Amino acid sequence: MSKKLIVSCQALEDEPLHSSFIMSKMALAAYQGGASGIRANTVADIQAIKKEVNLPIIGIIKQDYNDSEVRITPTVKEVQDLFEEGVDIIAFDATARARPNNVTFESFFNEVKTRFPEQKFMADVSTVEEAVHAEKCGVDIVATTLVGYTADTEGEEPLKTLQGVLQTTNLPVIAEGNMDTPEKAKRALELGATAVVVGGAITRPQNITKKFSVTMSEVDLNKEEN
Ligand SMILES: CC(=O)N[C@H](C=O)[C@@H](O)[C@H](O)[C@H](O)COP(=O)(O)O
Repeated sequence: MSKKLIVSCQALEDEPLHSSFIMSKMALAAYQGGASGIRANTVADIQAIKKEVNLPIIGIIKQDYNDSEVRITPTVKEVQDLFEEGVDIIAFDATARARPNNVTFESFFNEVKTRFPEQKFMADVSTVEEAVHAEKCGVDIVATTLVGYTADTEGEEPLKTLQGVLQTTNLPVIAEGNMDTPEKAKRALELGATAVVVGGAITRPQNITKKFSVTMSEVDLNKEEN
C-alpha cells in the first residue's frame, strides 16, 4: 500500500452525493483501499470523517463570494473555522487572483500566519510562479491543485506543471488535480512528488460514469459513420 495516497472526499451542494454521512463513508472506503490521508471540505464533513477514520486530514472550506473567483478557503474566516475544528493541514487557493475584498494572497497569508503560527498550511496553485511566490510567503507545502481549473490554465498538463514546481521550490510538493489514473499518480511520485491527492476519479461517481459513457458512445458514432 502506498503511504502517499490522499483521497479527496468532496461533494458540493449541486452534486448527487452531497452529504457529510456519505463523505464519511467515502473516507472509510478510501482507508480500506489503502489511502493514508483525506482531503475534505467543510467543518461538517470533517467532523463526520473524523468519526469514521483516524487519518490525517487536509481541510478546506469552499465558499463563494460575489467579488472573487477564489473559492477554496478564500478568507481568514474560513481558516479560523478550520483551525477551531482542528485539521492536520489547512489548504487554500494561492493563485494570483484577487481574493474577496480585493485582498492579495500575500496579505491574506501574512494575517493567517500571524494568527495561527503553529498550523501547517498548503498552497493550492495553478502555475510555477504561484508556487514560487507561495514558498516566499512562507507556506509549508505546495500543491498543483488548480492546474487546469483556472481560466488561465485551462487544458494545461498537470504533470508538466508539477515538474516545473518540483524544479523551482524546496518545499514538499503534492500532486493534486486531474491525477485521474493510477499511472499518472505513480508518475507524479517518480517525478518527486511527496504525495498525490486523487479526487473525482475515486469519489465522484458521476464523473466515473461519464468516462465510460463517453468512451462507449464512440462505438455508436463509428457505426453511424460506416
Ligand atoms: C478545482 C477544485 O475545486 N478542486 C477541489 C479542491 O479541493 C476538489 O474539487 C478536487 O476534487 C480535488 O482538488 C482533487 O482534484 P481532482 O478531483 O481533479 O482529482
